[in-house]
Amino acid sequence: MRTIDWVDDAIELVDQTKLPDELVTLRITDVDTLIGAIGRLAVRGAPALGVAGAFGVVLARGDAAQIARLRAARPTAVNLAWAVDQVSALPPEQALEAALRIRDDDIAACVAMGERGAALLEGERVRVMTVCNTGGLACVERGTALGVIQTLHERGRLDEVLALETRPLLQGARLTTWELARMGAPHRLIVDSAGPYLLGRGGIDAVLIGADRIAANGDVANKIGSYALALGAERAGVPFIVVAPESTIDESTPNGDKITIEDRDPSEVTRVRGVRLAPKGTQALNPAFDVTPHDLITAIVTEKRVIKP
Ligand SMILES: CSC[C@H]1O[C@H](OP(=O)(O)O)[C@H](O)[C@@H]1O
Repeated sequence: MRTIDWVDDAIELVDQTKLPDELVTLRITDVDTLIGAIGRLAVRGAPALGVAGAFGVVLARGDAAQIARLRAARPTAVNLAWAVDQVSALPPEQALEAALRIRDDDIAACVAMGERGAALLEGERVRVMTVCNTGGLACVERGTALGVIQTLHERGRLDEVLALETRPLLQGARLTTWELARMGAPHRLIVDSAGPYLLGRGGIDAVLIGADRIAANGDVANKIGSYALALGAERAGVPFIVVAPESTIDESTPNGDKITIEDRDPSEVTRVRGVRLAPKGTQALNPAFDVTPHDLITAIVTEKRVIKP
């Protein structure tokens, strides 16, 4: 299954807001509809945003204003801006070929990251913890951290996955569990705040996470909650491994302090799927990402290398 693709002169993508209850494919033929899909996380995940941005430039047909709006649709994942810049630098007639190459490169990168990440982990069978969703739904196929998990499972080396639910939009509870169930991988869902505690309790061999932007010094922006996991992993002596394609590394951003963190609608915190949890009028703060300093990261696995920050 491909999360996003180019079919008959249009973008087709899985509407992730409908999962896990419905598998719905959206067919998008204009940039504003694509921007809306990105904003409400119908399409999400750094690599998938890159592919969406690349195909979006094809739909823009050289319209600079549309391309600028597309590039700014979500600020933290570098892949969106990177892909838009790559494709929009070419004449419009070359855009589709370049966008298809970005799609194909992501597919190949996820296979390579899966193999490289699985090789890095020691032990016959491993129990891993992960946050948010980093599977094929965050890419085109297979995924980054969850791609490593899929490779481990395919090789009979996966003992269990402990998946954080990932408030407030529940990418873990809705999407990661759905992908793990589809591949038949053993897993249990946990609340976010249980992560650091369970790391300290023992029996977890590694934390595997994705990334939205990796600064030049190795600081990593990823889903909110990643930093807390890194602190817990450091305290517990558990390897903390980031899995991301080379396109997520942003050499132009010197360190994590310079990464723009997306602040999302406070109602995502006070409501779940539109059902109000907190008293009317409750204010909320909703940073969608945090930054893990490079000194808390054991390794960064890309399709080309393993980096020890
Ligand atoms: C394979 S990277 C996926 C990355 O993107 C997620 O954020 P969002 O769901 O808001 O797009 C999360 O940070 C994941 O690690």
